[in-house]
Amino acid sequence: MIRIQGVLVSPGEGGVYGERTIGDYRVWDPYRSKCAALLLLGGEIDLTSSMRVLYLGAANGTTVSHVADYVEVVYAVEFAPRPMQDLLEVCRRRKNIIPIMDDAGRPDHYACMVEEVDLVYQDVAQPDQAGIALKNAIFLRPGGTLVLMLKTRSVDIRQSPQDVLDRTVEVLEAGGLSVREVRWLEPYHRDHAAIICEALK
Ligand SMILES: C[S@@+](CC[C@H](N)C(=O)[O-])C[C@H]1O[C@@H](n2cnc3c(N)ncnc32)[C@H](O)[C@@H]1O
Repeated sequence: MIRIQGVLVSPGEGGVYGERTIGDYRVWDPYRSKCAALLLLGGEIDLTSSMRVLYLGAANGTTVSHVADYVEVVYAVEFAPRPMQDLLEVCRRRKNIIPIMDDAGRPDHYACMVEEVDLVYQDVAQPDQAGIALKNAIFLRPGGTLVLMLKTRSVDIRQSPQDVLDRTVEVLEAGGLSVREVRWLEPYHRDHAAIICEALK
């Protein structure tokens, strides 16, 4: 990943959310993007030019746009109409983003549109985040990576964030994923953790 003057950037043209630019690079804001936070905190995920990514919870395309600056193609799933309108604007300038308006909990709806991918990235703030991730793991190539951005408060506000994280890791492993790394995203995102998993080879 590229850093300039100590900040994370992506090599794309055209601002998307009022971000700063340095030359031809867009500054990738860790307070706006959990993916940037994970990378700045030392999380080990690849984003390279030959990669295909399935992105669940695309919202208005803030993080999707940066990911698309690095990879070959991003299948971007979002079910809410308003952010999807903004995402479509982002897609006009970035032809390697395929927008899919659907429920990430129903991968059977978009299976016909999505190829095998190297990375599933999920940021959906739903009670059943682990279940949604496992359903979408069917798109992963053998040995591919799944990153679940866990919003613990969306799962259960009464349990401690650590208990929610531990339980989520258990569910993912019982579902056949191997959890490689877990990282809290403070100070950028409170009570959020990134869970990085690998599919079986
Ligand atoms: C926290 S926001 C995502 C922010 C975005 N990942 C970014 O960094 O730019 C969560 C998004 O997930 C979407 N979402 C939640 N549940 C979903 C589901 N089941 N299927 C598709 N999108 C979903 C919401 O509409 C919202 O736009």
